[in-house]
Amino acid sequence: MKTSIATVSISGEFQEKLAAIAAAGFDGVEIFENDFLAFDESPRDVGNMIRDKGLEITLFQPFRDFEGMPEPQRARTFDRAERKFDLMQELGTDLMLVCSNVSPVSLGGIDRLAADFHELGERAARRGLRVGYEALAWGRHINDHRDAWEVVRRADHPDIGLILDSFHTLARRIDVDSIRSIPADRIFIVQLADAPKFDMDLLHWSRHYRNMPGEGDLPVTDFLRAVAATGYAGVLSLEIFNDQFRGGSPRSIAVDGHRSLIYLADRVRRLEPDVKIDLPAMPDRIEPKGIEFVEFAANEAEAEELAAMFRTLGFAPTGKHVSKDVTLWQQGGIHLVINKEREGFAHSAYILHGTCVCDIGLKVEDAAATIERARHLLADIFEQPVGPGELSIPAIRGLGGGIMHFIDDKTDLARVWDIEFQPIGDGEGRNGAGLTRIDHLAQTMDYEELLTWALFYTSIFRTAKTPMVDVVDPAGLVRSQAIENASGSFRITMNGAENQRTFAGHFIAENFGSAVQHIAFASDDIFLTREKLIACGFRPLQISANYYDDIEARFGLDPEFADRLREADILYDREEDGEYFQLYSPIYGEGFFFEIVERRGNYRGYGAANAQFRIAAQRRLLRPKGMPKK
Ligand SMILES: O=C(O)c1ccc(O)c(O)c1
Ligand SMILES: [Mg+2]
Repeated sequence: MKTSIATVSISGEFQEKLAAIAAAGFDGVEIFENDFLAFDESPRDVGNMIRDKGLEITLFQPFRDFEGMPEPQRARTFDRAERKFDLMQELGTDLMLVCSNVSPVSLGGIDRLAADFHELGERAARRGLRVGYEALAWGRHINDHRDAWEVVRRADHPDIGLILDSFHTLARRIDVDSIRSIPADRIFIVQLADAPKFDMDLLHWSRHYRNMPGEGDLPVTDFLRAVAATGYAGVLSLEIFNDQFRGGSPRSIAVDGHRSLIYLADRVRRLEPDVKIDLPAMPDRIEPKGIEFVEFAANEAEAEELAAMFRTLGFAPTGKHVSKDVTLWQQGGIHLVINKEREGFAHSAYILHGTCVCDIGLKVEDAAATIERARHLLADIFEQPVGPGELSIPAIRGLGGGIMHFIDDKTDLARVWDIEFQPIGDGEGRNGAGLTRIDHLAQTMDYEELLTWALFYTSIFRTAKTPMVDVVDPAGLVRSQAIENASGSFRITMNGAENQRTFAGHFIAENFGSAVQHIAFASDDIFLTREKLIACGFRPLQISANYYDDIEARFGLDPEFADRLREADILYDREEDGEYFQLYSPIYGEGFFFEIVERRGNYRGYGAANAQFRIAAQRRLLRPKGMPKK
């Protein structure tokens, strides 16, 4: 599989873009003309520079407003094309993209358009060049790949072919099966892009909101299935116009792009087994069974505070690491770990961020397969020396440079707690307050990182993302999206902060990076759990009394039940077939906290409607310590 990306897709100076594209492992690059024009080197030097980076120029684009012009414009467009052919020969690329004409003076008529392309084909042939025709979704006469194909067919020239772009086809909801009957050798290149579902003007949507396949809501997989069914085995090229990417990190966006193509091609080959896609074999997406452990890095004093907090949550210390200054805390099926080592990864994380979650352990079917899949999807594999008595547990880098370890039941990894830890305490209080498991982890990040991490989770693991919801913080919006498996045994919520004055943004700023901001534990009886927690010294986050008047009215709650919630500081939500209860801890440090939830019936959400009121209560706690009021 040959991969490519258009230079418009990422930020940076021309050379930075090329370096990022090469580093991310693409085979080629589409030169978007303006990126070249703004760069002050000769086309020959630019071509050599690109090849020196190991990249080929897969396409030169776009050539606009060519076909169907009346005279005298028609003669001018051919002259213009000859000039661009000169440039292409200097650059060293043989393929030009002509996008469908949007000019108000252009004349329609499929045979007129075909005749213009035939003549352009003759001119291109003289130079050993080729031209591909792409229907822009907003083209004046041609805005559908089926019509563009008819023009190409009638042009009847070996050097005139079709260019397909998933955005233009899918944005207009054109039936992708119409692609299946196009001969593969007439498709000169395939451009891929996704986009979030918005109801907006096509041109605006395309120029500002495209994103990587798998990052949006369009059925790009169906599109590529249809393309693959033709036998097309040429270049798959990303062409992503996105305002956020234009200001993002070139490296990270380029890696996201390459990851998205690998993920997409892997899915297509599983869905269309007859199709041959030249991509190394890899395990299918990995089913995450649940969150096995969460590890905190802390120094001596802060570890004490953390331990005190764990006790108020009903946890008991149950194990001491055989060779490291690491303690295991348990309750129900939950494992929390405090790492006070003065060297190694946890210590570096502590130096950088202060007390933080430095490591997440996921339970999977097969840890080795998980690493293999992650490696193919360009994740950074994490390795550090294995200490005496320790297992070598497979791991990768996750959000904010944190570590994600994988445990399975297939190997000795299943016994990690017995092998690496000596029991301490008498196990008394292990079921302290009735917390059973980790319901979800909430990771806070910059808004710009949301797409990156959603793609990371959904491409490696068999998970899906929920629609993004807005959470209102007094200082700005925070976007929230969950990643979860079908059974609900694995759930991560991602909160993207638009600025540093929000509660979430403050957490990122003060901890120097994106990380887990809260852990939600499940209880089967939140009222009973609360009583037990209070006995352990837990002090719930106090929720505004006004909130309870509203939910009583909104859900038609029995006033006594509403009073019970109010007295308990328990938040409430309801969906068609389920209910949700939430109790919050005070905040720790710069905004870390714990949550206790109870799901009744088939409640699938996260209480998004309550988030605003929880945040307001938390800000009241942070403010005395200097959080800005606005
Ligand atoms: O927005 C545009 O003009 C434009 C140009 C070239 C393309 O390949 C495309 O898909 C869109
Ligand atoms: Mg395009």
